[in-house]
Amino acid sequence: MDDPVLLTGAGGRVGEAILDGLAEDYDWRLLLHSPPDEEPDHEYMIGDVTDEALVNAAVEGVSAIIHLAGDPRPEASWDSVLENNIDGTQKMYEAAVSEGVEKFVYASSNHAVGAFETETRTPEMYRPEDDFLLDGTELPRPGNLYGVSKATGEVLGRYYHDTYGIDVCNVRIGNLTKNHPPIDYERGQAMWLSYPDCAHLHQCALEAEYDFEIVYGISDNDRKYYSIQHAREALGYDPQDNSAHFEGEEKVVDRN
Ligand SMILES: NC(=O)C1=CN([C@@H]2O[C@H](COP(=O)(O)OP(=O)(O)OC[C@H]3O[C@@H](n4cnc5c(N)ncnc54)[C@H](O)[C@@H]3O)[C@@H](O)[C@H]2O)C=CC1
Ligand SMILES: O=C1O[C@H](COP(=O)(O)O)[C@@H](O)[C@H](O)[C@H]1O
Repeated sequence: MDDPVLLTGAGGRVGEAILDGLAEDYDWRLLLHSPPDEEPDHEYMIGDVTDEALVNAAVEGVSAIIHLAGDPRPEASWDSVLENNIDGTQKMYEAAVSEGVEKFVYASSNHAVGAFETETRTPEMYRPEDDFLLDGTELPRPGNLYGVSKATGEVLGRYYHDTYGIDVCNVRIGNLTKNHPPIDYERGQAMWLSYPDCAHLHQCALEAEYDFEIVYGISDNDRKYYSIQHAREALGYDPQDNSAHFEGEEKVVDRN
């Protein structure tokens, strides 16, 4: 990819994971919400994704966008997700198609399907021996308004793909935690996404050829209720981490 790749929400945790792994692989343009403490190693702009003029300038000349910016809190208010997540994502898509950007990778979430975790299914579905598996073909089933906003972002992608042809990959990210899986949290261990696997998955989403996809973004955990088969087939995702290989913070099993 010769032209710059725009990374919105670049100052956050997912942005950190992507830049940790892929800093040298792309000509990055970062969109930050507020001035950084340290000067970034990449070109950057500062502003809000709901600011049309800023967003139009940010997409100029880019070949792809990884759109992370938004309110990531499951307990976020409707006002916040309406503005930051829904309006912000629509403005990004509008700018992207006006500029002729080829690819849009969208940070969706496990919370878009959180209500599948019913009382009768949990906690068994978080365990390796349980065979309940979502594969990305199911309809969204959010368990909170944040999840509603993430599902809406996926639908915006469907509309902009069908109407304007932009390639869209929605990544339903699980629980991104640095260095080791969440501790004493079965659900988090089932949907753990390690930093290296997060970077690799986003590289796959930038490089693969597709039209419109919904994939789950988790590591290759023994515990899982999200299938990563489609991410493997559609994107070539080949995760290297597994929450079962850790005891607390310590890695006790080497994959190879
Ligand atoms: N961290 C995780 O485990 C997961 C994250 N996600 C999604 O990934 C994306 C990134 O999440 P994190 O990095 O964890 O969150 P974060 O809060 O660490 O980073 C988000 C960044 O977006 C910026 N931002 C928020 N509203 C903005 C706006 N209106 N305009 C410009 N920038 C804005 C924030 O200032 C922050 O730097 C979010 O969209 C979130 O919904 C989805 C599933 C799991
Ligand atoms: O979408 C998100 O999901 C992760 C994992 O959810 P949680 O309910 O297990 O915390 C969350 O940590 C992250 O903030 C959120 O954006």
